[in-house]
Amino acid sequence: MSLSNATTNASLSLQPAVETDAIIIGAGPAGLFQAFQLGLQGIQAHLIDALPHVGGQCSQLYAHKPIYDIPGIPVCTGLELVQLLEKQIAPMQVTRHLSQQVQTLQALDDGRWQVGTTAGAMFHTRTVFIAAGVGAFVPKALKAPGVDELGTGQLHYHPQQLDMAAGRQALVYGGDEEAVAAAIDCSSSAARTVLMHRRDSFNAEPAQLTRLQQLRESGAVEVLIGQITEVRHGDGLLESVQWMDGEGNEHLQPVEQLLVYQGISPKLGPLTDWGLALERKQLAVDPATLATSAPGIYAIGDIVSYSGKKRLILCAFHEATMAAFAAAEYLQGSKPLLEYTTTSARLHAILGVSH
Ligand SMILES: Cc1cc2nc3c(=O)[nH]c(=O)nc-3n(C[C@H](O)[C@H](O)[C@H](O)COP(=O)(O)OP(=O)(O)OC[C@H]3O[C@@H](n4cnc5c(N)ncnc54)[C@H](O)[C@@H]3O)c2cc1C
Repeated sequence: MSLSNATTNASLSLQPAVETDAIIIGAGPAGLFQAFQLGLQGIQAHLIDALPHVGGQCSQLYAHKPIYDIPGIPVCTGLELVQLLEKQIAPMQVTRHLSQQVQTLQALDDGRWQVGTTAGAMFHTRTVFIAAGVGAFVPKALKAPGVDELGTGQLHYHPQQLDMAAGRQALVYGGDEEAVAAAIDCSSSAARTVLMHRRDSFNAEPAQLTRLQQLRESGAVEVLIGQITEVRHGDGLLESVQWMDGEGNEHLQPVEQLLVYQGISPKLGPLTDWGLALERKQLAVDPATLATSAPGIYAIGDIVSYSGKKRLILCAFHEATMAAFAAAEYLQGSKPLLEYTTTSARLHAILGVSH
């Protein structure tokens, strides 16, 4: 599913509720390590993220930049840290639900929680772990008259697959690496590929820019410098876009598939409407348990506030550990034992370690 579906109303395609003990909202470093710590407690979790991939800020904002303050790892990039976390949680069999934003969180009569996503997925869970960071990473919407009236399947935000462009008139709107890559990809299958950007300057790797230049010269990609001012359709079917060039002149461009790459940025979204106690738009938690103001709901990572909180990955790892112990006690009704991964046969069985 592409990010374009992330804005779909949850009520459109409701599926039967998934019954589970734990839901983790957010698959950044905090959410990933939460899955690991819950796994050690014998609690299987479902992991939900608005992005089509895991890693949160590490993969979205600084994938190739170095981090120097993860204990035991002198240096690694954001992406490398995410890959290591993925490897670590592999034995936990976490079910992922990506490209969908958690929209609703409601109490059920039996003490459980109902979690609903923008993709129509519904969960009934005994505990919820909010690891929402600085908010859900969602694409910046195209703001132009006519956009809201378009039927589905014609406007796509940061799509991962470009099959919809095959044999069609495709317009890629944006100037970053993803937009350039999409235009290059579309040129081999679309009936016509247009790349539109505000300036004649694109932000991509040199090899990609060279390829784009070749495709421009051969006519396989037509580059237009300007901005979309209106989306035109007939009965919801995309027909063309009206666009304005640098001199303020308006033009019409026939389009069947519109691929928008205006960037992805974090938005707190519905989280602040869930009735949980907040402190300056952060979730207030007890630092000993990471419990929020609602029973069975814990919060960790950048989204939380408590005295002395530091927005660092290693602090999020500690919080995930504390929350997992607290949740195990909440679910089992007794304090879990503290066991070492070095020596515990029970933990070795969970981790798939053979003796
Ligand atoms: C440039 C930069 C460099 C940094 N360098 C360091 C460093 O060197 N060391 C360090 O310790 N920290 C560093 N940080 C901070 C670190 O990245 C954060 O502390 C960390 O990412 C927080 O992890 P998190 O999992 O809490 O949140 P995030 O990484 O923000 O992940 C939250 C995830 O939740 C998802 N989400 C939110 N709401 C919803 C919803 N309603 N439904 C579905 N999904 C949702 C988001 O899409 C996101 O993927 C850096 C940050 C930046 C920006």
